[in-house]
Amino acid sequence: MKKNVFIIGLGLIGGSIALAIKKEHNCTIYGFDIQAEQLKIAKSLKVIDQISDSIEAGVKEADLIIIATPVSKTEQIFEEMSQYTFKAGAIMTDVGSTKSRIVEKSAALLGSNVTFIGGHPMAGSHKTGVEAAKAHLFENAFYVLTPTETTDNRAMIQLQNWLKGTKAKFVNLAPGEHDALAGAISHFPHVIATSLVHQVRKLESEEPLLSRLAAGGFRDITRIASASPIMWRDIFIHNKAVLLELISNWINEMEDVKQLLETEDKETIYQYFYEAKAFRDRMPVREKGAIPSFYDLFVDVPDHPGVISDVTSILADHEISITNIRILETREDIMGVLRLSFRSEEDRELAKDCLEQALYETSIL
Ligand SMILES: NC(=O)C1=CN([C@@H]2O[C@H](COP(=O)(O)OP(=O)(O)OC[C@H]3O[C@@H](n4cnc5c(N)ncnc54)[C@H](O)[C@@H]3O)[C@@H](O)[C@H]2O)C=CC1
Ligand SMILES: O=C(O)C(=O)Cc1ccc(O)cc1
Repeated sequence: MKKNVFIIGLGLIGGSIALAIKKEHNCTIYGFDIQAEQLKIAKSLKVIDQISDSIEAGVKEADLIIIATPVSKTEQIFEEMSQYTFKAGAIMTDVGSTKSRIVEKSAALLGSNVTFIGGHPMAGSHKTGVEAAKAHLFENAFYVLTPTETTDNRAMIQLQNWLKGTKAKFVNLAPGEHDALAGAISHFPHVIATSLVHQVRKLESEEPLLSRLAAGGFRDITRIASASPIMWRDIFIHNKAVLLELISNWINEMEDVKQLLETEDKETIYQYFYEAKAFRDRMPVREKGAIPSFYDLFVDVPDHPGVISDVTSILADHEISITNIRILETREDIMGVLRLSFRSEEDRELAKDCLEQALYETSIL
């Protein structure tokens, strides 16, 4: 019999999971969102098959329930659900960026005949809403699951089978372990990106040119600060203990950097930058982390009219799609660099081959 999936919260992540499930399973996907508009768009884009009028109505016949709302809302939804009846054998998961409080609050479901397994697909974007949803968003990314000692192994297998269309790599972690890791590599960098934006915002009142000059590196390092403030407010509060410790460590680190600068000790300063570069250069680039590594290809191009359309038409001739294109430097009489981003490693390799055949010099950093 055709199975039913119920997704609560049809934004970027709920929508992307729905599309990934559709690719692999012949099921009916129901959706619920507090924003009626998001639901209408989700239905018209065929991300979901049916709209549910309420959470209570949606969970009744669902074999799989996915909560894809901001994390504070997920906690409230558990409370609400403790009154509802579920289909026997139903599995429930969430996609929240934090896990300890969510897994703790899922205890509200004890006594209902539903198995909850916490989840976090560790990839995404600064975009929000179902319009930005993509079936391949989690391809090659880590997908953390947080089973407890009492989690039925069969439910774990079933859940991974439901989610196989994400093409993500599943990893099991304890909720606290997840929050410590995600805090360091995702949540804290988000706080830093946001604080850098605030620093420039404050300086801009005296230097109106500042934000126009803050292109390139500043824009790259602060891209994530354009993400949903609702979602990040919730993550910030949920991972309070981990973030407080990381902030203290960072303050100490900045004190050390300040000292380093005051001494003007060239060798130690060199080592500071060198060791960071060496560590970062060794980090895996082929895997999608919480901060995505795009499949970028750098192409040296002479700075003359028509060169961009030449590169893009070579790719079009070979039916290779690019997800982004950016000119990194162009000054008169020097070579410029085009940064092309692709959806997959395979597309990037194909692009590299055909551009090199057309005598362009390319590199992958
Ligand atoms: N954006 C990202 O890159 C990633 C986000 N996550 C997590 O995924 C979850 C969803 O985030 P996004 O999809 O990015 O946000 P989004 O803003 O695109 O979508 C969230 C949706 O939840 C709906 N919603 C809010 N409260 C609701 C409620 N009580 N009942 C039903 N629907 C409700 C909103 O109307 C919205 O459509 C968050 O918990 C976030 O921490 C996880 C991985 C990556
Ligand atoms: O946009 C980016 O680079 C992100 O880092 C997206 C993201 C946001 C929250 C997560 O829990 C996981 C990934």
